[in-house]
Amino acid sequence: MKYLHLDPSFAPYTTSIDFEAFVFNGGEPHIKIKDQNIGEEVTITHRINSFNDFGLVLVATDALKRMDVKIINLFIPYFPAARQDRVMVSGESLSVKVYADILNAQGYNQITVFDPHSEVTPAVLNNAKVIQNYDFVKQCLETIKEEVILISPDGGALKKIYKVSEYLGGIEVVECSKKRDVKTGALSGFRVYEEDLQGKHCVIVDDICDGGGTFLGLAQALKEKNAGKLSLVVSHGIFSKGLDSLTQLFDTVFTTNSFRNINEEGVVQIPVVK
Ligand SMILES: O=P(O)(O)OC[C@H]1O[C@H](OP(=O)(O)OP(=O)(O)O)[C@H](O)[C@@H]1O
Repeated sequence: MKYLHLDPSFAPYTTSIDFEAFVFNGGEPHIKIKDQNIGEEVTITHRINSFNDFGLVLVATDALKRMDVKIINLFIPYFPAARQDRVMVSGESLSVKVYADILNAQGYNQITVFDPHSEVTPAVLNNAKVIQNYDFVKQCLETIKEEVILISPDGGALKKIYKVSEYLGGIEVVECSKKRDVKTGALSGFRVYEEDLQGKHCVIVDDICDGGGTFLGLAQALKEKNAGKLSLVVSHGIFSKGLDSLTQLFDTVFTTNSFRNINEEGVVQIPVVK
């Protein structure tokens, strides 16, 4: 099987089929696959940071079909809009299903995603294969090399944290919660459901760090409960407000390369595929 790595700085599997990709002046992504005789099965990989990245996946899929590729797999570790998995207020879209419906229409043999926000993504996506965050968290803890407790930041994370703990041999879990105003997105009311953390090294585990407000707010609440060192383990590092505030508060910030490459002090980036 051959691979078509659409992001030149993200090549998780061997070398890529040769291609040229660009955006026309009208804003439309375009691809020209240069290699011929690419066989019957191809896996496309890409990091979806924008609708144009998504568009490039679609035009690449069409190009492969026109080259008689019979089996096409897709590896998009960050599933776009996986967070928009429910309609919070009237007038919003159920965006995760919008993306899934378009991909389902392509007839992929398999679509592999990494640690999607909730079980809604694999539920709406045909032929979905989910890579859980278990091994990623394990690698982070192997780097920390200290006794730690796992911190579940909110309701969404709580559904997964006990499975992570079980995979790691039953590491203690502390549950936390936050309030997010569904109209404005503002965060408040961070709560830690443990009275005294006894100076233990607290490792927050979550799927996405976007602006980081969840983790900055929670770090404060954990310190008030006598937390020791703090580390942050997030599968998808968007870090839309930069990393300075996070790296000041956290001993180490761990993430994968599912969304973008990061080269900053205090951040350890572990490849999403070894
Ligand atoms: O870096 P931030 O800007 O704070 O965003 C990251 C947070 O947002 C998402 O959860 P969300 O708030 O949507 O809640 P949920 O997990 O309960 O769905 C995600 O799971 C993180 O917890």
